[in-house]
Amino acid sequence: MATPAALSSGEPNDAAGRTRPHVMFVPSAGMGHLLPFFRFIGALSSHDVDISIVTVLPTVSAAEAEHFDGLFKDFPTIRRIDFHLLPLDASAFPGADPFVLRWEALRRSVHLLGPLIAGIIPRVTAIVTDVTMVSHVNPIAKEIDIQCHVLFISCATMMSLLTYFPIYLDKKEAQADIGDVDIPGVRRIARTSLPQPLLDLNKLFTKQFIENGREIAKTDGILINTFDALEPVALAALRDGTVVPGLPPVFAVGHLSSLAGEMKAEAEDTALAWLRQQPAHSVVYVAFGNRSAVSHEQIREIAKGLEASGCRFLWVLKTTVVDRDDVAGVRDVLGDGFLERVHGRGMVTKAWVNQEEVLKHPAVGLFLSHSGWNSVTEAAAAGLPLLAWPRGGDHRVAATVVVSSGLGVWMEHWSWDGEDWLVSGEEIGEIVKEMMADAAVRERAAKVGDEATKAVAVGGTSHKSMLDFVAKLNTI
Ligand SMILES: O=c1ccn([C@@H]2O[C@H](COP(=O)(O)OP(=O)(O)O[C@H]3O[C@H](CO)[C@@H](O)[C@H](O)[C@H]3O)[C@@H](O)[C@H]2O)c(=O)[nH]1
Repeated sequence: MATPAALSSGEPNDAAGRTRPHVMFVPSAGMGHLLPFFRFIGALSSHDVDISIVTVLPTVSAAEAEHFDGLFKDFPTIRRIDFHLLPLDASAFPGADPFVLRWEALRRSVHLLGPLIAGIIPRVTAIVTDVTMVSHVNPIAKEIDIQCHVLFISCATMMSLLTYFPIYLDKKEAQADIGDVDIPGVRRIARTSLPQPLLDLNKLFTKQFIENGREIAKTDGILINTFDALEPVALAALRDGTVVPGLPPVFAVGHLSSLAGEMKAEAEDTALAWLRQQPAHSVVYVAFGNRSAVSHEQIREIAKGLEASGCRFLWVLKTTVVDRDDVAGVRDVLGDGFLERVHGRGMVTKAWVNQEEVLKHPAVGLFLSHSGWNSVTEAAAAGLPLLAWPRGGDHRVAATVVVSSGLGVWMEHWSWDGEDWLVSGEEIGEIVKEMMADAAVRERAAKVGDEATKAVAVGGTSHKSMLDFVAKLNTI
């Protein structure tokens, strides 16, 4: 645990003798969680605040932590501090998966976070934590009497589920199974659209989800990577107490744009150079995020569908060539001759591409996506139609937003049940072709794009939310 002396002074930190807010960020692991933190920290750094980032190692891997260092090295007011988890005797938890072990290690180590914060107080005036750690971090913040906010990396609709779920459980008969969840003022989330672990109340994930859901009400603010025009209903219901009475202020600050050099885009040049040669609105972009599993069989059906659609395509296959231990190359998975047959009109890559740039490129006409929330907000910002194919987690909840906002289409019967579900290439090809030719779909998505641009512009809803958040930070 490192506590830079420069942060321990407690002296007023501007010439007028006023104490500027000093925000400590506690992000969680995985690029899906880290990217919105990078982006929010980048956006906040243009305001008059000091920033520290506590990376909880090894919850955040050393490689991921290095990204923070690289990204923010030129920002004098941003520092990163490592917080190491206490070692855990894994043999005491036979059969526990890495998630359970990490969670247990965090639970046991979190009391060390107190002295770490105490070491840099009174400079730290607020904490912004990932939602997965809020039940640990908020009580510490309350103990030492500083603000604690949650930066939520999924959608407002998911936040309404998270905060309402404990109430849903209190209301339902003890023995009854988890059913559809009717979130007051927002929408009914079908049982099949809930994050699957929630169906088992004995799962650690579920216990944690409930604990965090309850704790959020006790925090000082909820920051969400969304904007008012994308989720007007959920945001209004969260704010006016319809979902859960007495929630703290909700700041919709999205969409959060990426920072320069955020990730090394290995295929950027090739992918963007290839896109530049394609006609406007002719390319389907296919990507399922960082870690969504798609079987080899399904990958071959997607290939058939793309081929049958007759459309051009850019397919990021890197992270979807799972089974984790399978080292088969793209060519082996796709089957003989596919790459040759689509040569010139299709590009398949395993490398990291700059997705935000790809989505904004005029050659791209459709995004076939697992509807991870970052992908949805990036498509919204680009005004690009999205064909949602949820794989798990919060994806189906995000898909409801894709539909309600007009951003795109969700083929609900393609739902993933974690087993041998297979959507035929024929069906994929048909819907892709249909959406690519549909001017109304394109127009609706473009409208969402216009709203996204307005939201973050000076005077827009997200811009105002950011200013409100900074004002809240100043109420020290
Ligand atoms: O080659 C690549 C691959 C990914 N990305 C970026 O990586 C992010 C991927 O995020 P997302 O679309 O949200 O997918 P996941 O990585 O699956 O995200 C996790 O985090 C999301 C936000 O909470 C959740 O919605 C998902 O369920 C969860 O799996 C996006 O910003 C992409 O632009 C790239 O830029 N290039």
